[in-house]
Amino acid sequence: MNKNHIILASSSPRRIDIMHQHGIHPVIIPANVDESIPEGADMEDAVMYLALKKALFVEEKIRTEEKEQDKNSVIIAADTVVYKDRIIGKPKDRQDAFEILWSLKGKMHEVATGVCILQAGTTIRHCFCEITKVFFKDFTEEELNAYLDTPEPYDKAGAYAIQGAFAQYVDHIEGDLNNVIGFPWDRIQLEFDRILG
Ligand SMILES: Cc1cn([C@H]2C[C@H](O)[C@@H](COP(=O)(O)OP(=O)(O)OP(=O)(O)O)O2)c(=O)[nH]c1=O
Repeated sequence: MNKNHIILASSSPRRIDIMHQHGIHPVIIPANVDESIPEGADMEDAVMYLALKKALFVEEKIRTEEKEQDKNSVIIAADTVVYKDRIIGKPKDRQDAFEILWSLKGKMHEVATGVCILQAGTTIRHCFCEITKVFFKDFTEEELNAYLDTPEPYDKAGAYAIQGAFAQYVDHIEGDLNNVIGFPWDRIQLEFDRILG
């Protein structure tokens, strides 16, 4: 992976951390876009659409700012949702978080992350979606309420953090753990090398 001139179109501390863990220190430009999901979109289309939207927002930003060093940058953006009978994003409030987690307890759900990699100023644009299955243990209402008293669930898709205190209620997963945290690194590295050489 050519580590030069990478822009991460994200304000997610998890995505930034995963890049740092792999020795990459991208320029961070958050993409402030409307993250509502188009009517009728399925899970894969929804996350790839939002990842592309974030990447295009940042491409347009650097184009208008005309910073020479950013002109041919590679931009990476991602979007993560949970899926169980419907697409589930971040909780609106505590009640919503309660209802989401209560509906997932003791069962399997999917976590999908869409990633978009594009090279600014070129036609190179590539989007893909990675899916991980997550199996929750059972938990009581009391345990759930104690979790909802912490700040952890409120900025996460599905209202939980597998990398945080909620790990105790995860039985096992099938697939990539980093994908659940919002950035499927192994696949990103593979696609990055394939597209950009
Ligand atoms: C399911 C799950 C999600 N998440 C996080 C990953 C994502 O950051 C977040 C889903 O929201 P996203 O909209 O994908 O990302 P974001 O708003 O945090 O950041 P940005 O749009 O600027 O890139 O949920 C966890 O950290 N752990 C988990 O176990």
